[in-house]
Amino acid sequence: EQCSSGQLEKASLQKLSDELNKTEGLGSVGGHVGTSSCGSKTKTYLENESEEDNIRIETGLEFIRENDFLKFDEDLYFGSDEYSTFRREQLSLVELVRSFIREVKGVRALPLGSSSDKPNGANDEYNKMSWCFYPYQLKNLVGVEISIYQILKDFYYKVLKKELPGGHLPVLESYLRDIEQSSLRAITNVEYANDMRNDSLEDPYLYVASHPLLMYRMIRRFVEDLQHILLDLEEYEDLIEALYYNANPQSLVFPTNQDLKDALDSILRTQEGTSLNTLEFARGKMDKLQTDIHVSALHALEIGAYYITEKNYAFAVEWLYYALDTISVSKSFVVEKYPIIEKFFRKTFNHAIELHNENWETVSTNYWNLNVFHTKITPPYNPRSYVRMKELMKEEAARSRNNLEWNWAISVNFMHVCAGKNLQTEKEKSGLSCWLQRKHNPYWVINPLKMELLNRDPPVYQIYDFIGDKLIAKIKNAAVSGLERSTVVDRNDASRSIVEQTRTSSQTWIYDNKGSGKFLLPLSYRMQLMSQLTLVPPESCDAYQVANYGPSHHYAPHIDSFEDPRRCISKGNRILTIMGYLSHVKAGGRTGFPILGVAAEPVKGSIVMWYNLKKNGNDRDMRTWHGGCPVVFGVKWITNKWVYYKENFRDFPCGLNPEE
Ligand SMILES: O=C(O)CCC(=O)C(=O)O
Ligand SMILES: [Fe+2]
Repeated sequence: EQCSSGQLEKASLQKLSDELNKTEGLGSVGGHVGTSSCGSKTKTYLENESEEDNIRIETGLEFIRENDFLKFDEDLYFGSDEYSTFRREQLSLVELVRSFIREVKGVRALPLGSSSDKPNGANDEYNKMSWCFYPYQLKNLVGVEISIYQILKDFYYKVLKKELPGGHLPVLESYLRDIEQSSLRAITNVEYANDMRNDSLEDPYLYVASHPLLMYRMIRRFVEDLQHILLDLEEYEDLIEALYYNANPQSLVFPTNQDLKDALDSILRTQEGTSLNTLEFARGKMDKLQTDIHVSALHALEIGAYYITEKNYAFAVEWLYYALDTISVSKSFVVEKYPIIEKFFRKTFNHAIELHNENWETVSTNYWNLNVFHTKITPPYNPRSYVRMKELMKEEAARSRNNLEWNWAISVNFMHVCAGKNLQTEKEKSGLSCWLQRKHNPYWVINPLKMELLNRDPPVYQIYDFIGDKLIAKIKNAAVSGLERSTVVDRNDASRSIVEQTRTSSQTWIYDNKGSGKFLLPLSYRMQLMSQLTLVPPESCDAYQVANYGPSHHYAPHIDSFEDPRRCISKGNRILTIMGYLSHVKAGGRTGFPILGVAAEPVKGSIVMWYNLKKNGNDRDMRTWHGGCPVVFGVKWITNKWVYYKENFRDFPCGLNPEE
């Protein structure tokens, strides 16, 4: 019923969007907003109007005018003399591409050691903090950029109307356009969607901070474009002061090159971890959700170069093909006038193919990479003829699901369940169902548990509507200021915890048995009643661990019970995991079980529950390998409650066979 009310909505949305297009700005704000609400999951999606619209992809060169295309240093890129070779060798591929982008945009190269390398006032504390790992901090930066945009746009018009001295400002113009076509477009769309709704409103700045392409585009503008503008406009002292102080009242330290690298890495990890199609991803498709945001050919060039340096050759070829294809079909004046641009794109693309072919054999047998195609590339490259090795190994990996020790197949299967594929056999799927559970206690008779069995042996349950919205809001409120990068147990020293790329969320702990966390006690009692295990006395449980993930953040497959018996001396090992989703996730962010071949969907308010030990209460159940899939778009919140053995050995269901 609710889902089919789209017609009317679409008409009024169309009107709104037409009005939107009329609003003042340098460019039009395209795209249409749609909302649909099905059951408890309300989604806002921003969709492109037509195929044609999809094809109108930016090259990133639209705003460069003939006389601004400065003396292009052709020799640096194509020359064969000693100087050119030397310069090329000094630069990494990404830097070379970046300096090319600067040249075609007509912006100056920054002096070495300038602000983009090390921000003023940077200290060790700052260096530990990285923008891409904290969506809730990053959203403040989105606000700063919007203020900067307003100040600079005002200035731009004053110069244009000759109220202020100054000539043509192409770099500033392209900077303003870039903001309009990405962050500003998204923010305006979300604000309109908010106006249309009466349920909980979406935070438009968080929307930008949790979209991998918007995040990358924004950080890139801070690190590159804005730096040039600040240099160019140095003599307008009032303007510079307004930009530093009025736009940035909290004195946030602007992103650095390291943040730009992190943003590129986020794109790579998101795509690799959930097997996103390159063309669709570049055009804003996030898992199943189509967004109105894409990247230009220049962006794709930089992204492709980054993938090369990360030895991810198959995706690199795809990104660079997309970049080349985009500028080739574009009717851009600059591209037509300066064949050298296409030459550079082609050269980078060919370079990726060469590296692919050189490394193909080694990588295709390296089960931990597998990011090459199934065969060497024979030019001319036809994108339809090649499959990524990782896709191809899917069947073999699925057949190896009985290998319970950490091995390559776990990571391949994890990627596939994270992409929403189910690997369970018909036999494994039989008997899986949903039901209302009223047993055990009168409490559940009036308030039954909405159960779903995701896997039979070992059992994995998802129970819906277990944590209410109000409580969720309270938990997040209590957690958000305490979030810190998550750690994992050091493999070389089990008593230590360390920051690792295998777990990129941030987290905090809330104790239900003391202080301000006591509001969680009723939830603990509810979990106790449901699981029929003891989990309120502190020695029976850990505190609630609350974790937050932004785009690309994940937790690689692991087992929740401890391997090292020393960790279990006082409380025993972790028998049970109760993991609650405290948010929906716009795209990605499932909880994947690679051995079981299934993933839970992040549904706000539901919990997922499974035993980590065998029935003998001693051995770890190695079939419970699981992990948090990379978030593609949005933020994901979870809470973990781990229940321990010693307080529960009497109640833990045992088997007849000691091996069981
Ligand atoms: O984020 C998830 O979906 C899984 C988290 C998890 O496994 C953990 O925190 O131990
Ligand atoms: Fe876990």
